[in-house]
Amino acid sequence: MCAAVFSEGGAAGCGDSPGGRCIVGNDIRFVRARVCPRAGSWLFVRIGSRPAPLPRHPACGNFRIFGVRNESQPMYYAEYAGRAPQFFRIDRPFPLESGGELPSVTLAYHTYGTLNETGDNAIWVCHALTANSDVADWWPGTVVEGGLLDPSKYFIVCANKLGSPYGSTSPVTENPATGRPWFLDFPQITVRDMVRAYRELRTALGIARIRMIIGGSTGGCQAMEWAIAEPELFGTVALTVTLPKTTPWIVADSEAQRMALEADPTFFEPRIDGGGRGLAAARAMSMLIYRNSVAFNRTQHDPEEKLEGFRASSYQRYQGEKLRKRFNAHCYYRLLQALDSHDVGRGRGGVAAALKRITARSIVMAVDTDIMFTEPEVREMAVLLGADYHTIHSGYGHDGFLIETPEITRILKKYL
Ligand SMILES: CC(=O)SCCNC(=O)CCNC(=O)[C@H](O)C(C)(C)COP(=O)(O)OP(=O)(O)OC[C@H]1O[C@@H](n2cnc3c(N)ncnc32)[C@H](O)[C@@H]1OP(=O)(O)O
Ligand SMILES: N[C@@H](CCO)C(=O)O
Repeated sequence: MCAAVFSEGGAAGCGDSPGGRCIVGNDIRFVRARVCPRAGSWLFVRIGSRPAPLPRHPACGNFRIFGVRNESQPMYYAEYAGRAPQFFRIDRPFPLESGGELPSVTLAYHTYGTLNETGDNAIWVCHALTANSDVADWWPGTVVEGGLLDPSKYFIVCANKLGSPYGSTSPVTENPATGRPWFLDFPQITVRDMVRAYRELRTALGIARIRMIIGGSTGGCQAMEWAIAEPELFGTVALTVTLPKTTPWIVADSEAQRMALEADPTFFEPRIDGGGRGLAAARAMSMLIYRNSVAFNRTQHDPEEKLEGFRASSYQRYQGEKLRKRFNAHCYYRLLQALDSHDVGRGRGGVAAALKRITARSIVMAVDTDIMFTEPEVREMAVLLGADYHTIHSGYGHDGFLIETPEITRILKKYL
């Protein structure tokens, strides 16, 4: 019987018993899966005691598993997804900027459309803090014919970042030295580490030139790092609500969230749901910086007089639970650290010198109500880059970069 094991996004077949095969780390193992009647598309999965392999179920590929438990614990969840990711493996030690190394690296990634013969019609999307590689899933309306990410014209790629629980190597994937998930033993990673892994995937996919790289928030940190590391690779760099160096304000927010994670005693336990309550609290805290007072006051107003049971309270708890159910506290911790250490100028003579290395045309967008990466700060970066600058008007604050899709599409399509 397996202990808690994490699937690197493998395919579990079968809506129900008798189950199917699942890729767990690099192994194919037998799993039983069933749809939870209370959770709609959520699948609850457990490692079975029956021997693998079983014939592949025709439904394989439709289910992406990102957590399983042994039978002595409540079963963990897996996520239904429209399309399973593909996997790219770097099968040798992968040195990290922090000084450690990973024995190997797997990247989960999605592609849409077809790479042309000259290998130069690619658009690469770098996702933000808690999203995944399935752009069509988290950025609805973009991956459509005639849309921003038109698969009939472009080869669109998005890779799940290192450290994230959506299939790439992370605290919830297997540490080959122990045969168990890394959890808190997972080494510290940086945005540069993420980008170095992407570079290898890009080469493996045969992409000669990236027509446009798009990144918002922490996705923008990755896009910027990559454009500095390989300036000749990109035609256009599109950066939304992001900065070349994480500000003390954002580090302070991350630290408060890490304190919430650490305040949950289960965070220090090597279990896939360790720190779940802390994660929910951290997300509620982060919602304050992802939105702003105007957004909360507009959407969570209580018209009636009351002493308790406020809408804003249930909203915060709901958002916390929503992330707890789909993410992992140990991954979240490491990803916050990666955001904090983001500084394109590190070892390059400072931010201005580093940004000067970008030769691609750059487009910078700020959201006017963003209190995380504020408009004046983003505008200052645009000046350093000599970028075309646009302000997105949105009542949603920082999260506006995920919500104001028609406006962002209108702006970026002009550059494609
Ligand atoms: C499987 C996956 O989820 S993949 C990853 C998806 N997420 C990502 O990619 C990360 C990036 N995306 C995000 O951060 C967000 O989805 C955003 C910013 C795009 C949109 O945020 P949302 O939370 O959907 O928007 P909003 O703030 O309006 O909240 C709406 C939700 O809160 C609920 N809600 C609103 N007010 C309240 C309240 N007072 N009490 C309780 N719940 C409330 C709504 O019912 C709705 O629930 P739902 O998400 O189950 O439909
Ligand atoms: N809502 C975004 C915020 C980070 O940019 C996310 O969860 O990824």
